[in-house]
Amino acid sequence: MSTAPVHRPVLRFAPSPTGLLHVGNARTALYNALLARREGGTFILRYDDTDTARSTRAFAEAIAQDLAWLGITPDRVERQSERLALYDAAAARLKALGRLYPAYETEEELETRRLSRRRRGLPPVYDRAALKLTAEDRARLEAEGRRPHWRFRLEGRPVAWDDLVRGRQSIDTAGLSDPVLVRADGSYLYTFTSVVDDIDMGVSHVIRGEDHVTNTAVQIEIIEALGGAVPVFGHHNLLTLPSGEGLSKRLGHLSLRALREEGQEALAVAALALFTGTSLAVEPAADLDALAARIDLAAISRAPARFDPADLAALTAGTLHLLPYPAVEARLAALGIGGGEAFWLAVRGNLATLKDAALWWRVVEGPVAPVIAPEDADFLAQAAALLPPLPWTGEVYADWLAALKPVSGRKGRALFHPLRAALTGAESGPELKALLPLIGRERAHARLNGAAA
Ligand SMILES: Nc1ncnc2c1ncn2[C@@H]1O[C@H](COP(=O)(O)OP(=O)(O)OP(=O)(O)O)[C@@H](O)[C@H]1O
Repeated sequence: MSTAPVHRPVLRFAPSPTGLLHVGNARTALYNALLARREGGTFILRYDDTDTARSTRAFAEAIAQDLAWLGITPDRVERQSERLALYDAAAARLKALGRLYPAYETEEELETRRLSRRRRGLPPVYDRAALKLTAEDRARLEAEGRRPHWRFRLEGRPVAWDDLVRGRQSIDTAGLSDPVLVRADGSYLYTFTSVVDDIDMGVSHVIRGEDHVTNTAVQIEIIEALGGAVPVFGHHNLLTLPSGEGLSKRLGHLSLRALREEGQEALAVAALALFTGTSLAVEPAADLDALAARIDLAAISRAPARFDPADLAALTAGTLHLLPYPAVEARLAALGIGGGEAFWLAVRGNLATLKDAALWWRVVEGPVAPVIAPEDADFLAQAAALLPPLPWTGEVYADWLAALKPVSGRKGRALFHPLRAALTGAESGPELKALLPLIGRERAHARLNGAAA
């Protein structure tokens, strides 16, 4: 990270548990988790679950599972719903400083005022009428049964920061409404809780979507009012559907869950989520460290980027072709596929999804119905007779061909294709050199002689 030296950066991902994570959320999670990993820092998963009406435990669990699928294991997990005392204390501090003030307008009153300001050519920002209320005014309103919500009094000044993605940013908070930090029912808004937590948890870098840029100016003012250290910010572009439409957790767009169920590889989804909309090539990688090594926040473009699931198929295949056996061992076992490393190395280059390995495992294990053209039957019987004797060690396939070529007089396709069709029952597939030892002498012998085995 191109910032002032921070020895052990602290980063976080703060989703609301209100739906399944989509690839845009994954982009944010991955940038934070992988930068923490690369820089020897800490990665916090913090559920933004103060909105109790929409947040659920089940979605929180699904988020943890989907992150785990991507290979992300947080160093620390926190729930904002369990940290209310901290927010109460911070709100009390802001009130004591005169930076948090009660306001009593209803949503309808605010809307009427916004409309009237617009008609007069004024920006539709909050007019701070509540700041002029006297103690008697407030007592009268409360006697009417009104409960205040609480607004943060912005200083109304240019707030600038060096954004890791967007460069120098400056937003004049004079053009913004004083944000509501506490609702009338006493619940807190994300703008506030995330700042209080970032200070408390020592978050050093906040990487998030550019939907938060304006928020950042407001949040810097709040952090400064609370006497906290302002973290380094980076706002990446947002991912959209191929149509250009924005993604929503609540609407279930491009969820990690659905991509996983389709058989896409997590590392392929991660590569696409990280590098779509950057000047870097979207390439498959064999592990998260390889992806982390390539991250460059300055290479992220400013415009929203379309995430095209059609690109995933090639990336998933490309990823499988790179994966070493230990990375898939448990998944192959769960699919009932044996054959060990030799099998994996033989077939990985022919897979579109991992499940396809089962097809090749069936070819190895049998029974396979050999495909034999009548004109090849004698040649194949000859090939069966020339199969090297057991034990099969060393270059079985090369030895076999060396014996078969001169006696059959065949070469090229006329030699290889009938062998493949008889041994595998298929027109194409992994190299016979690698498959033959896995098929074994007994099955190979039977298949070359036309028997299903
Ligand atoms: N389309 C997107 N592309 C990239 N990042 C995104 C996208 N949408 C949200 N994010 C980022 O994901 C993180 C978590 O955000 P949040 O939980 O609010 O998700 P959301 O998808 O915006 O939510 P919802 O659809 O529930 O309003 C934020 O840092 C946000 O910037």
